[in-house]
Amino acid sequence: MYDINGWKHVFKLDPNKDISDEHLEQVCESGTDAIIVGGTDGVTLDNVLQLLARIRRYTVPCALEVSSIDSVTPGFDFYFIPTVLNSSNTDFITGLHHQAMKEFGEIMDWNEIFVEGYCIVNSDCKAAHVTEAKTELDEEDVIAYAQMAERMFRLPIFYLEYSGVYGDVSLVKNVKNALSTTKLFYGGGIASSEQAVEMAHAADTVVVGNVIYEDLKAALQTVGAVKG
Ligand SMILES: CC(C)=CCC/C(C)=C/CC/C(C)=C/CC/C(C)=C/CC/C(C)=C/CC/C(C)=C/CC/C(C)=C/COP(=O)(O)OP(=O)(O)O
Ligand SMILES: O=P(O)(O)OC[C@@H](O)CO
Ligand SMILES: [Mg+2]
Repeated sequence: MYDINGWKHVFKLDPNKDISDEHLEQVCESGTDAIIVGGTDGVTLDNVLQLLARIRRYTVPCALEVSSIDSVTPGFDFYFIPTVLNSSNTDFITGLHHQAMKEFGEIMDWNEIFVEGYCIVNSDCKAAHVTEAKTELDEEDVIAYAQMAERMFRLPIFYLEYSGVYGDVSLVKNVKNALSTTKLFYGGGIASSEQAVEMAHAADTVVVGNVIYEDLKAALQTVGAVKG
């Protein structure tokens, strides 16, 4: 599906993790709406290119979630650019983006680029450490970030990131209710069909990551549960 507004379920594949051809085929042919290629660390041009070439054997739409300037390459359907709204290091809000604009500005095709306003709420995840995210947030704080994403910055995506742990469903629902045009992506700790369905009722799009590498069968079952 090439309209990100219709995405209900996506898989996130980490170029820094190994996946066999057989497992990759099952992920790409699962019926998921798209694959996001991204990770916090160890993402290089080489491992991004290798994974892209392997995903391109299949017709599933594929987005690169840019986490370092050096690993950007042509060939993806979409480019997702994270800006971490609750980072305390300006590099991850606008700094690296400013550098990238100087390097790529001339060749950027804005039809395929989507900026994601991230709010990272799991203090223990890599992305929180790397971006020095301020994770001591209550519901009012998270909703304020969501409204900043939608109303101040008019971002297409607000990404509530619990990477590695399953989140607070009631909080996700309340964030969703505070948004009208910006799409809510939820990611973190989905490891079963039940969790995928529960979060899919709360958010616009659920992102399923680590369980692909830990329990592929469970990961694949989340697709039918959400979209079936
Ligand atoms: C050549 C060509 C076609 C060019 C296209 C033009 C283009 C799109 C250029 C890029 C322009 C641009 C503005 C780039 C942005 C530059 C940049 C580096 C921005 C900073 C990104 C950022 C904030 C990174 C911080 C980390 C982060 C939020 C990563 C997102 C992924 C994430 C949270 C993964 C979850 O963690 P994970 O790694 O899975 O953790 P585990 O391993 O523990 O599971
Ligand atoms: O890896 P998990 O915990 O499924 O999280 C998915 C995604 O939000 C990570 O950026
Ligand atoms: Mg991961």
